[in-house]
Amino acid sequence: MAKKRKHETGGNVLKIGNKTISLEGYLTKKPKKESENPPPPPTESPTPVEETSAENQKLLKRNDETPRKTRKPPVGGDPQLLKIRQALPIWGYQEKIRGILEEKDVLLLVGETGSGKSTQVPQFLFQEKWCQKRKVKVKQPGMGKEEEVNVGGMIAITQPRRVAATTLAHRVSKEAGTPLTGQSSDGKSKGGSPPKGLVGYSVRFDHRVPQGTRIKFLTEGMLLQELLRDPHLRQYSAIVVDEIHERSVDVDLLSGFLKQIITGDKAGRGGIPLKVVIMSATANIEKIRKFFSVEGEEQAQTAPSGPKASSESSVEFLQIEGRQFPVEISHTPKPVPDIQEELLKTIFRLHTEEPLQDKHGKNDILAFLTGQEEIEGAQRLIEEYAGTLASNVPKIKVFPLFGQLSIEAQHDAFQPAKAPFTRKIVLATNIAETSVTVPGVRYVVDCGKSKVKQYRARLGMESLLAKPISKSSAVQRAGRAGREGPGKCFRLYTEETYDTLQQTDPPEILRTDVLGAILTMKARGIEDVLAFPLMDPPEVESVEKALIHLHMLGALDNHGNITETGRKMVLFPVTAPYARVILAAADLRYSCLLEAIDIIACITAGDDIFLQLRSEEAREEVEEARKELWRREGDLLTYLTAMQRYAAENADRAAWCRARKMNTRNMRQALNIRKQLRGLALRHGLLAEAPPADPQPFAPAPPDRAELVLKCFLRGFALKTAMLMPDSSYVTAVGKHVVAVHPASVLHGQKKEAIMFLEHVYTQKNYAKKVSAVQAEWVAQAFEGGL
Ligand SMILES: Nc1ncnc2c1ncn2[C@@H]1O[C@H](COP(=O)(O)OP(=O)(O)OP(=O)(O)O)[C@@H](O)[C@H]1O
Repeated sequence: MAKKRKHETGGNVLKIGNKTISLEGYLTKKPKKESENPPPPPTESPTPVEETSAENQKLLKRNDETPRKTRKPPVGGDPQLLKIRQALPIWGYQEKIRGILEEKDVLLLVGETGSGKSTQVPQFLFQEKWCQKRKVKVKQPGMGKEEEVNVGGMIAITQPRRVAATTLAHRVSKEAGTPLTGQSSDGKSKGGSPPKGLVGYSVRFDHRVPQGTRIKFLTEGMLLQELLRDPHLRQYSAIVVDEIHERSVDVDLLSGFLKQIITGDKAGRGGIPLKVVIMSATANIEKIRKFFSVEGEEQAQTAPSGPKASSESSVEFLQIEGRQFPVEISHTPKPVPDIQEELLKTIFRLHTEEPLQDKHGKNDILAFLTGQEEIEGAQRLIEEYAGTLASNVPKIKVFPLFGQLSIEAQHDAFQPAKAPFTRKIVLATNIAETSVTVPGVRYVVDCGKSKVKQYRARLGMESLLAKPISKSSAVQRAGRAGREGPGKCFRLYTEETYDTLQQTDPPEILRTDVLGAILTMKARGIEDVLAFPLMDPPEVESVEKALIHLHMLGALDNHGNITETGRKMVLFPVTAPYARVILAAADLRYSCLLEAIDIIACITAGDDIFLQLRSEEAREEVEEARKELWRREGDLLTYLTAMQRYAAENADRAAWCRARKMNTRNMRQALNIRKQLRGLALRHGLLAEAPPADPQPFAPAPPDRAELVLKCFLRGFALKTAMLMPDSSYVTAVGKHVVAVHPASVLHGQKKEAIMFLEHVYTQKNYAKKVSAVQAEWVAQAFEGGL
């Protein structure tokens, strides 16, 4: 243990800006010491969501009786990493996992965070006999004719988030010793020669799938997209659904489709079964097992005298015991009045007292905060204070990590701090809560809250409020420490508070707009969406609202069947209203597809492309440069101008962004999305020919063209409009709620007859974001479908 360093600037107080924080009496209770020898005792119940029930015990016992066959494990790849892999708790279970899947189609695998599920399971399986590509004959739908098709050969591992899918793919390709090259997001292969590799990934607007890929990490949404093209998932032998406890809408839908495939007649796969592995550290085992069980089995299994049924279960359950490194967990002795203050105290105490590294490697810090605003606020304070530290105290490099950041910026947090004598501090939302290993991190600080989206169908409104996390989240957050060496987790709440937390968060499908989910079902030919198998069906009212909205968008006909427009909408990896705008823009009435794509690319690139200006000085500095982008019509036309001017820039685009305080990475990402959306539009016949390559001279959109663009957006967003009232407030056209124009909008503080807003969020106030000025008459026409 290195010598404890004393904090040298100001004894037991922190001075940050005009804030003075006392370190006195901080964390009086010393956490218990735990053995550091693996396998250590679990610091949390391995399945905190549910105690291992009698039923699971039965299943566990049955696993022990599964006949074991001795096979040579497929090893290879990076020899250094092989040693680390061999020390993972899951390594000793590989024969059992292979044995189970040789006989069964569905495996529910539960193991502690960091036990090796995500990285090892696909590597255990890809060489199995059942995992090889086979040629089979299948009947063409609606015709008697048979055709020969390939089935299987690949394993898909789904992740709830892009950052997890891409970082896991990088890690596994490194372990396997095959570089992750291949088709990059710009569609080109790196290095000229056709790349070969074992591992690939596919996330929205970024794909890297080398030739010969057998293991593919992808987001749940991407696999849903693939299901539309290939309803039998023929290219896969197995689907591994990772982190199912997150229960996103996409994973619930995916589970429904997988259930249909595994319980169906398999004719579409030439009789070859699809293996499904469901994984998590904190899943509700009973619920998932029941859901994936074949019909009727559920009752048989719970019947008092059902030994036969139990041995015939179609879903196997396996629990991986132990974790590689222990994680010490400590709670605050009493409730903390100011979370931010406590967070800063904890971070600086760790930074000034704990060594920069030890024999296991770096000792970096990962802190969980509620959202972007809190992260940016904390980053400013930490950097400000870090600048005042004495020269013998290590430097600090802060990395923010939240969903709205560009992928590139997110990946920075996974790199070591470049400067010497520097500690990395990652400030993250729950984007880093599951699945990921942030290299170097040994300490986790958990504020105990996260921002949760809540959709209220009756109001048609979404709110984003900070709420206490669930026990499952707390366990997952702690699990981000102790991945490369023993770790520590500091919960900024008491043990009593932890005990009162809910076991799990309610599934997203019960608290979010189901518009996209219903469209996906309809596009996959599900006529009766209410009968679709879902672990937790949403309220009928939400489904009805979504059906009506889809009808309004022209995606469904009067009978509720998907229309040609609806079919085309799902081809674009954007939400249904944006997809509708793209289709409308291609219509001869509007003919503004390139403009619509430019705007949508800016909006979907991540965080706002315009950096927030915090001081009057900063505002004055960029005012002139930004002025040339501002459009009186509002934010959408401003985005359009920004993209057109950026693309026209011939010299130094990064300098162009800096001069306007714009987010360089997001602009680069926007350009990439624009290219992909243009490519899709070309492929699906919405564009007759490829647009001329950049840079093109900039020409501002004249007012009549701007009007067309806005009318075109109204085709997707008529529901998100509000009228100016005599008292100068805006009231929504549907629902009659008062909304305020967000301060970040070009139209903030202005009075327009009517506004259209693409986003609507309730934080301290009911805010309209991405706002444009429209005419009340256009809104009325949009509702009547007569625009
Ligand atoms: N990017 C990485 N860099 C360094 N080590 C890594 C990386 N990814 C994984 N590891 C190592 O592999 C171990 C197993 O990771 P893996 O993601 O397979 O575990 P898991 O059981 O899926 O965990 P979780 O349930 O938390 O997702 C980690 O604890 C860590 O030691």
